[in-house]
Amino acid sequence: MTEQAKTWQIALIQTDITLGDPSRNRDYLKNQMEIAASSEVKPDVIILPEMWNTGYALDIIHEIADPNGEESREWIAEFAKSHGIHVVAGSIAEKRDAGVFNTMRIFSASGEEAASYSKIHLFRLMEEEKHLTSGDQIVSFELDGVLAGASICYDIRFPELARSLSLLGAKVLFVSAEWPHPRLHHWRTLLMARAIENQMYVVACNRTGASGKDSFFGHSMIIDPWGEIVAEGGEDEEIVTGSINLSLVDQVRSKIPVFDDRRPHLYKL
Ligand SMILES: NC(=O)CCC(=O)C(=O)O
Repeated sequence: MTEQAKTWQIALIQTDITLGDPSRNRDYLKNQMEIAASSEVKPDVIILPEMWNTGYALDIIHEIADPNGEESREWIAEFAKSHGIHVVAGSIAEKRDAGVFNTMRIFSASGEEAASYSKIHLFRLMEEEKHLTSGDQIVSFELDGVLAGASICYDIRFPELARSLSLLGAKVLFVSAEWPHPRLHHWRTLLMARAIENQMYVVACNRTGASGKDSFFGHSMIIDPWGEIVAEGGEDEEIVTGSINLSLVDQVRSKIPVFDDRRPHLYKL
């Protein structure tokens, strides 16, 4: 299939997360992914929320984070391969020698790990910077020959990241999040802005439920490169689905040639 004709059916697993209980979260999520995989219209891509293994159990994060992400990598790669589905595996708390990272891993439908991205902007309002180590790389990856970019939650407040990824050629921005009330307006507006300004699809999966003082509103979204909402979840747990047509990216980019009209020598970044 040429890229021009390519469409992806997407399933966003918008779930609650149990604080500090990786094995319960794994089992629950596995079950949700099985349900998504067996739906009438089989997804090409499944995406999960942020820090789904532990939630923001930051006080004990060094004890419960997945060492090198190994346990999670093993079962997700196996899931991707056995179902023939790409998995943008949200993010997990992952323990390495340098500290605990908030890391997204991406698996192709053959079960290969396509890329991994560790959150580069740590969110002070939830004290990430006190407990986590930030990543130091922007990450793009290819699925079915389509270039996509990785981002995690607070990252969407930094237009430089999505712009850098779109300049690399990314046509889809995947976002995994634990984004709480009362900032629903910011979430929706920022996601829409990233889609419109970069003329790319934005596929964003947020969790539901409550944890400590935070309550998470879901509203996972798929937004097309023209800024139209393809799908949006409510506030409760659900599997949000929608289809994206990658040829729309080129159509929008040729209708309003933003990338040709940029004046980078005038910008101070
Ligand atoms: N987990 C996060 O990065 C939350 C970001 C957030 O809530 C925001 O307002 O930004």
